[in-house]
Amino acid sequence: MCGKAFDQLEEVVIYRFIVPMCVWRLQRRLKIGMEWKFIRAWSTLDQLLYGSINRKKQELATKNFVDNDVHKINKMDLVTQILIMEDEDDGGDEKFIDKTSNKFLRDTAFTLIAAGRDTVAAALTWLIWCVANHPVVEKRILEELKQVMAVRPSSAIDDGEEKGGFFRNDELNKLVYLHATVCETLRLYPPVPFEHKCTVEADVLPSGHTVRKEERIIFSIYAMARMEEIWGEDCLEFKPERWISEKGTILHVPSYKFMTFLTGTRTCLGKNMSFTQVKSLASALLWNYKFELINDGCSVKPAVGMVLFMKDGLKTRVSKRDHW
Ligand code: HEM
Repeated sequence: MCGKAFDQLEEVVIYRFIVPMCVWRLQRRLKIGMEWKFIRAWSTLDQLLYGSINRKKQELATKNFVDNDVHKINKMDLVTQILIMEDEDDGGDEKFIDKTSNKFLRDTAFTLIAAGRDTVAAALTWLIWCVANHPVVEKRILEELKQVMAVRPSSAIDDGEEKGGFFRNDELNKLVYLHATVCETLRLYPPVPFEHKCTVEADVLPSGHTVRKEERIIFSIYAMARMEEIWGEDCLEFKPERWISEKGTILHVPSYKFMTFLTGTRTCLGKNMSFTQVKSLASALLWNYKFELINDGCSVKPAVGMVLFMKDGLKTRVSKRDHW
């Protein structure tokens, strides 16, 4: 129900890009059409988010937070972390749980779910597809993972870490080729395929185009990844190597060129978190399973939307790897 409500919100945001502002504003006022859908979706999400926040506040009100609990903050859920931070800002007032407004918590939770839910899922889906389509890339990733596994301390193996096939943060940092593969996937298949900005004043863009005050500019990050003048003649090729320097380290590419997370003051706040999530899941999935694409005659195409999903999903045959 919650997932459907998020999908509906995304649908309405696309609709607002297409129809004139006066039309959707009127629909909102009259509570009709797509705008009625928007109101209902918000009400579903509000029930879920406010319900969770109230339950968490009640639970925390019965606990007595002492200084030693703060060091456990990494293991806490989002609402608790925000409440603790608010408390610290206030010099440790015991009434912190009541004071943090539910609306603030609702908005924060919504932003993080909306920004991080589908984007990471879409990135991972395209990555699995790209790797399955490029056996040489898959082989190099597996070799890199094998090297990391080979130097894992035996204590970690005894603890059962190896059996789960998950890679720790320090191990993920060593995976240069996987990092490059993630960058290349995010370049060619940016989970947020287009963006819009609005001018504050009339101006002339570096391209020479003039823009009026309060003019809306929509630009395609997906198309920019396929422009020779930005990425060179091989811009259409899937080449993780373009991200690796001669010394074998990750090349720094400025964010105004690699625009997947945008650039400037409104850069994605979850950029690092996204890399960690995608690398952590991709390494565990590729290490443990083989993904073979099912050729059912349907070619994989991007769907039109706020988030770049595959039009008909990704069909794969998954088998457990047993050779490691
Ligand atoms: C591969 C995954 C992701 C991609 C490609 C991505 C991309 C973007 C882009 C393009 C924007 C700019 C939106 C705009 O200004 O119109 C943005 C903003 C944002 N993202 Fe991400 N994002 C990803 C994952 C995440 C995750 C996991 C989180 C946190 C849980 C997150 C949190 C945010 C937030 C809070 C903003 C708003 C920043 C602001 O307006 O100042 N993102 N993201």
